[in-house]
Amino acid sequence: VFLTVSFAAFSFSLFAQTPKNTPRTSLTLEYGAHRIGKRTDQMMETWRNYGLGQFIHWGVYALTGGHWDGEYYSGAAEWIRSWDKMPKDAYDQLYKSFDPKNYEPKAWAKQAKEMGAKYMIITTKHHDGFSLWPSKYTDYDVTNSPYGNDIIGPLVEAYDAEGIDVYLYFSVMDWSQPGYRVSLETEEDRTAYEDFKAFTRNQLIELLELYPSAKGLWFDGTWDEAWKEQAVFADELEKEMRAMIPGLIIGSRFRPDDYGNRHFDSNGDLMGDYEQGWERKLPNTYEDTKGNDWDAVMTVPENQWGYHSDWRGHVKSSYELIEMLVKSVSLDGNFVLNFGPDGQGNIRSEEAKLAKEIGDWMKVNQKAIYSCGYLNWQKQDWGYYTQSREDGKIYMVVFNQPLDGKLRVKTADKVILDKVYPLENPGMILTPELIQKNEYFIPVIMDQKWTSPYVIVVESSSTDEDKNGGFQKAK
Ligand SMILES: C[C@@H]1O/C(=N\OC(=O)Nc2ccccc2)[C@@H](O)[C@H](O)[C@@H]1O
Repeated sequence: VFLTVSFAAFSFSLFAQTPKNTPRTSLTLEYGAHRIGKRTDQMMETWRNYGLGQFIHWGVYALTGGHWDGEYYSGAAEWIRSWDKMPKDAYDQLYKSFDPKNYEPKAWAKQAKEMGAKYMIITTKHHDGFSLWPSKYTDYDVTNSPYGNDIIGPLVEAYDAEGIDVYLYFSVMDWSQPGYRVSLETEEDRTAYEDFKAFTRNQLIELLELYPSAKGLWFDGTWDEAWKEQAVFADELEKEMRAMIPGLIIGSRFRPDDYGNRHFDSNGDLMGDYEQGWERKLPNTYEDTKGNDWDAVMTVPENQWGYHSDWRGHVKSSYELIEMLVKSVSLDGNFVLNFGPDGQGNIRSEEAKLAKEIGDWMKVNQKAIYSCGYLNWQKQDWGYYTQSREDGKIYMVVFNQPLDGKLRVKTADKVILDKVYPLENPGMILTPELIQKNEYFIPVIMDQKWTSPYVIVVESSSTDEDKNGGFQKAK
């Protein structure tokens, strides 16, 4: 008996699964997430309701156009300095040719307005360290280029004037700085890195002092081991910056926690105000978002942020980008489309065309985007649902019209459809055909051959199922 029992106990212990929903091991973290759940203040509500943003990657790398000495660089153009065929001293002299005669911040801002962007993220300094603003802390900045003037200031003013909120991209990784380190192996490393940390703080405080209308910072270049050891410094710096601009929005890519984890701390809780991990990719389900706020930043080609004169491989169409935008909003995220102006300050024609096409679609359908988010109805093949956070209206954004002309809709429980109509033609009332409880067919809008996604509005209300199984409107 003893052997049997002990064998049974032994085998059970081998195969026992931890029971479901056991609480995560909660480590005591000093520098992990400082907040569980979404921020609910007004500035974050405004951020959550943007829907569409514009990323701008601009710097001296744009002068190379992804080529050097007649050779094509297949990497991301803003990384060309890291290319073995790019002589580092040659790259580091490029700023002496930076004189963008065609830089017109007001035109950029107008174009972004036409596209329907509600916020814009500008690279104040990318990994190469060239600062596009007059910085007291480095000579490697725009004032020492032939252009000589501040790039960032006029851009902030132009976008503010168009009512587009400005966010400042800042790369912690800075190849130009003597104190920058990938990792801290020696005492010399550590001493040098202390100078680098002070420099980094100085530039960030300087940016917020110079451009106080900025609504947030979009950090990058924080993956190095050296930075991952700076939980204390990063936390103090983040607190200092947040104190300078109340409500400042900072994502998950800035701080490392006590164990060097970014984006999610060692307990799995989100660091910062929103998740910044969706870079050139989107979540597929609401579960993928973990119920957090998030943004997805997207390139037009597969992977070019800075200007590359020769885009190769797949270049996304406005149709694809509109679908990514709608999918992002349908999953409670913002979609940020990247622009890479060339070395003279021109917005390239492909991007101008996309801005126009997306803008034309937004002019007709923006109600399904702005201040909209996730709806817990079953996802259907014809497209995406969004729901207005303001008036609860539901939008069916149709990308794949069924051949039988019927859009299947399966609502959540205890919902009735009061009124269904095309966003573009509220007078055309569509009559749902009841399939079964909570399930309907909505007739598609067949009166024209659709070449771009269209939107159907659903006004619904919740009901309490009455005794005899019928439905009556809730009081
Ligand atoms: C927006 C992009 O951000 C970057 N890098 O992003 C990431 O490293 N993204 C990342 C890395 C690991 C996991 C998830 C996202 C930069 O190197 C690039 O030049 C561009 O500025």
